[in-house]
Amino acid sequence: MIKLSPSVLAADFACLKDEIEKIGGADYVHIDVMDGHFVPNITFGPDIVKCIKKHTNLVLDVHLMIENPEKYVDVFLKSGADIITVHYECNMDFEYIKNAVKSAGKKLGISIKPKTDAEVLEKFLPDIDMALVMSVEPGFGGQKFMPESIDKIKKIRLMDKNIDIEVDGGIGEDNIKSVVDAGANVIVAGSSVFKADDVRKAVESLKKF
Ligand SMILES: O=C(CO)[C@@H](O)[C@H](O)COP(=O)(O)O
Repeated sequence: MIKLSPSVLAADFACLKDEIEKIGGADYVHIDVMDGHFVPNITFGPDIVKCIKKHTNLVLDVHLMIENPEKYVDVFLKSGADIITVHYECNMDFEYIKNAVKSAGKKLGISIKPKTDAEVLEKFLPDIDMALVMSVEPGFGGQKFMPESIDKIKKIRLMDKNIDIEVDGGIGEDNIKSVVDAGANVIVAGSSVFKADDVRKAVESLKKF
């Protein structure tokens, strides 16, 4: 069974509570935190995560696309993050982050950008719950899926049979099967959910894969 994690980056921020309610049939809420340094865009801070937490029982899947995530991991955990994912490519104190997330009883992920090899994850596998494969350059929603991500997912699945593998960027009805067949089990979908005419139906049909 896959877990569907709609990305609120594609939602209407002026009606976030209603948008979150519409994705009640999903499993996670994917929250892209961007700092304008690690990626060229700025999005949500911990206060918004706290507000989202008040309005949903879905798992909060917080993707930190920021430099030095050790400075912010505690505040995002306090705000209600259930999964914290940091980027392999950023400057970070991984030991600090690992201890903070584990002692809060939450899940830890590491993400790799499209140009980063899957092999870099190998040494982290014993310490993480999830590997996140970016299938677009991080920063903006609505980009085209990069098919080379499929091989990367397959490589990670060969390295670890049990780890959660999340894939993020350009996923919709036309390509979800290819990433699931490759071994991904957590699917991020932004535009294909929130820009659909019927958001509830879009969640329902992506969940069927
Ligand atoms: O992190 C990102 C983009 O940086 C993603 O989470 C996107 O928000 C996914 O959106 P779509 O590509 O599905 O529109």
